[in-house]
Amino acid sequence: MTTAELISQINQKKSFLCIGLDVDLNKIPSHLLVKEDPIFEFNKAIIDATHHLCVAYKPNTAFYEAYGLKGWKSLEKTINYLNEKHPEIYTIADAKRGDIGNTSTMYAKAFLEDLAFDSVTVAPYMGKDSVEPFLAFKDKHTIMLALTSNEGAFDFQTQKIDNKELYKQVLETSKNWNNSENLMYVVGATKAEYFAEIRKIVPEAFLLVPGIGAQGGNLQDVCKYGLTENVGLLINSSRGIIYASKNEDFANAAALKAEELQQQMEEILK
Ligand SMILES: O=c1ccn([C@@H]2O[C@H](COP(=O)(O)O)[C@@H](O)[C@H]2O)c(=O)[nH]1
Repeated sequence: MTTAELISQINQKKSFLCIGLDVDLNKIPSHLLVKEDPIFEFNKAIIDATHHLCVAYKPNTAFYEAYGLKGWKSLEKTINYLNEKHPEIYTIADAKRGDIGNTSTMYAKAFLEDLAFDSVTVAPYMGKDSVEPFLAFKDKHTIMLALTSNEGAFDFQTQKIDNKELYKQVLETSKNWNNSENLMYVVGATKAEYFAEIRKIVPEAFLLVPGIGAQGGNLQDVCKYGLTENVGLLINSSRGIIYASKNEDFANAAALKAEELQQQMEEILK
């Protein structure tokens, strides 16, 4: 999907919500556990109930890889369902990959070609030649970790090298890479006070913002400096939406939580 198509969907739905599909079999309603593929059944019900309220879904691949081949199959069924039933919806494989060039190409093929996600998350630690293979894919995005939502972000990302914070160097340097127009960045909602600085470096780029809800981030605080003319934000919530209820009404409960956020976004966009 192109960035223009994503922006058009955001404007139509008055939403920049991304729902995280982080499925944990210990947390889903028990009546689903007797099904052949409980993870897919859970995702399908969530997608059917929420697709009109969000513009993107983000399965974190760890939650599928943890269940081995069966989990990978559930991930494949989920992305196929999204691509067939809701091709307008943006999809993110939250896999946080990156390796030497030829290996990165294989990771990119796995997520962007074989599974046909619109984007994949990558770690910047191995540098330009580990990220450019992802950027080479036309009409696909590479979402690079910049300033993450966790406490450990302060271990390295905010540390200064040559008098400049590492996350700023990541943002600045990557702007000069080949096909950098295909880059987006991860910035945690728990780091709202950094958005003004970040927007000085990447004024237009889309930011994927996890950390709303379960991690305590606040939508209004993020939007204050994060929002651009083209919105420029994808706000993710996973547990706060998909585990709103453990009962048979779980999909409706998730839709209510998603609607709460969509309504706040509609208000912000006015
Ligand atoms: O900095 C980061 C990068 C990625 N994540 C991922 O986003 C979701 C957040 O889930 P919640 O349940 O809404 O807290 C999850 O998949 C993380 O691995 C992040 O939280 N922070």
